[in-house]
This record gives sequence, C-alpha cells and structure tokens, in this order.
Amino acid sequence: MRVEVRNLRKEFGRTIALAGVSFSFESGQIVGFVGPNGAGKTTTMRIMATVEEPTDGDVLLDGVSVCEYPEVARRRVGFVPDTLPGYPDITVREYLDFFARAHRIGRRERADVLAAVEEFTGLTGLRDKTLKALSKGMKQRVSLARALIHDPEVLILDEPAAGLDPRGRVELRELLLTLAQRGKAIFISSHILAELTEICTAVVIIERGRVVTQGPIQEVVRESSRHRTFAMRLLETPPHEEYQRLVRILAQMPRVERVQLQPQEVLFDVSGDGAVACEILARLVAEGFHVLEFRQTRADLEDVFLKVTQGEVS
Ligand SMILES: Nc1ncnc2c1ncn2[C@@H]1O[C@H](COP(=O)(O)OP(=O)(O)OP(=O)(O)O)[C@@H](O)[C@H]1O
Repeated sequence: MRVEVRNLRKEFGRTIALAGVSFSFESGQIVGFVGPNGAGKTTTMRIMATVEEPTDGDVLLDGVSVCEYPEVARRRVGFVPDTLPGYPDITVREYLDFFARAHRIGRRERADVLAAVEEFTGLTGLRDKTLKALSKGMKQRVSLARALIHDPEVLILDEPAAGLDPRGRVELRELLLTLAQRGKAIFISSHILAELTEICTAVVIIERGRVVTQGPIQEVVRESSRHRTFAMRLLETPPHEEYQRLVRILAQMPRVERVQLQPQEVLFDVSGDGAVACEILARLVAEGFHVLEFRQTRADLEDVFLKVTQGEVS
C-alpha cells in the first residue's frame, strides 16, 4: 500500500488551514506527523480518513482517490481521532460490535474478529464494562480497537499518546510496532517528539499549513543539525586560568561556535563533519589538556522541530 498525499489545500472561510501539503509513505512504515498547535495536522488526517473534504488536492491509496471513492478509502483506512469515544452507557463489546456491523462484518465472523481485536488491544477483560467506567488510557485502547476492526491497511492516529501514562505509552508503542511489522502503513501525530524518534521510520514536519521538512528520521535529524554540539570533560577541573585558556583556544578555532562552560563539562558547537571534531580534539590534547571525555550530544527530533519551525512546542 502506498499513501500519497497530493497538494492538499483546505480553507475554512478565510482561514487557510492547509496551503498545499504533499508527502507519501508505504506499508510497514511508521511516519510521525509533527507541528505546532494549529499547524494543520488534524485537518490533514481528517481528509486522509475521509471525514473532511479538501478544498483542493487529493489523497491516493495505491492510486485510488479518497475524494472520488470515499467508501473504498474507508475500507482501507482506520482512523483514531483525538477525541475519545462517546456513548458512555454501552459496554466495550457493544460499542465495538456496532462498528463491526457498520463495516458489514457478518454475525458469525464478528465474534471472532471482536475477540481478536480485544485481545490485541488488551481489552478482553474489560469488554463488559461500560465506556463511562473506563480510564482515559482504556478508552484510547477502545478507540484503537475500533479503528482495527476492519483490518485496515492504513492506520491514522491523531495524538494517540496524549493523556496516557508512561506504561500506556510504552504499550501503545509496542502495539504500533507490531502493526507495522504486520505490514500496516502507520501515520501518527504527536507532540511527544522523543517518542516518535524511537518508533518512527520517517517524519513530516508541518507548520502553518505547509510541510517544512520531511524524510527518513535519521536524515532529517542529520540534515537539520548543521551545527553539532559537542561536550567535553577534563580529567580534573583545572584552575581558573587554565579553563580560560581552554575557552580561548576553542573560541579562536575557525569552526567552533558558542562555547559554554558548564559545572562538569564544556559545550561547544562545531560547524563541520567528524574530521573537524577530530582536529579540535587533537589540538586540545597537544595543548596539554587531559581530555577524559569528548562526545557529540544527540540531536533528536525535538531539536530539529525547534530549528525548523517558528512556533512553540506545546
Ligand atoms: N472546522 C473548522 N473551522 C474553522 N477553522 C478550522 C476548523 N478546523 C480547523 N480550523 C483551523 O485550521 C487550522 C489548522 O487546524 P488543525 O486542527 O488541523 O491543527 P493541528 O495541527 O491539528 O493543531 P493541534 O496540534 O492544536 O491539534 C487552525 O488555524 C484551525 O483554527
């Protein structure tokens, strides 16, 4: 399955929510969708899931237009919205059964399908509970179960980790990894960027209705970190003058910027590749400094996000 989002445009009156959004991904991939509040994530996802229609542009599922053939798209896409299930007075099983019938799954098959989905999402023991008796994390699982009932090839999740406790997040992550291994194409929005770094194969960063960066996660992180930050620790804290000499030497090196003295280490940015860092290390050792540790601090998705967007992480 190949999902191709093509030049999506969406206007709400005078608000331009999407100003030409394009990206694509395939089965087995988990793609993170990141952007500040109001960037257009929910709007994009709702169009992909056929809940909303674009003003212009289209989403193609293996070449089939979701605008032209929304029923086909609904069979192939599972959507976990950012709102939790309503209908508080019905049980988990009744709720899921309703959606199974909506997907026209016959009675005989339905019992097996529901049992399998409940087991996969850890709801087996909860299926006779009413929705109002469930915690947020449990409701979130019901939402995921509902999206999986018709065994869709594409799974779209809008902020699924919001409000989950750490265990809930780990469990969600494991479920998503399993689903990707089973060949689903997964598209997930989140503000919890560190988590996306761990499970996503690729990322799309959106701001004010436009894609600002996209690609395999490692590439996006690498390309965006023009300045790598290095941390260095000496064997012993040197006397003040020695520290000053160290800072002076670093600051005078052509590719070094922003030298910062921390209680335990010295941080500085290097514009250049690993060879430049090696030269810096060699110079410091030659100057007589006892370098105990010299490492590149990890650039993660959060750094990238802050660099490529103007907005704030919420
Ligand atoms: N039904 C609507 N009517 C009017 N404006 C809307 C509607 N839905 C979204 N918008 C506007 O479109 C823009 C994009 O909203 P969207 O909800 O897609 O952003 P988001 O990236 O999901 O934000 P958040 O992270 O806060 O959920 C915002 O300016 C929002 O106010």
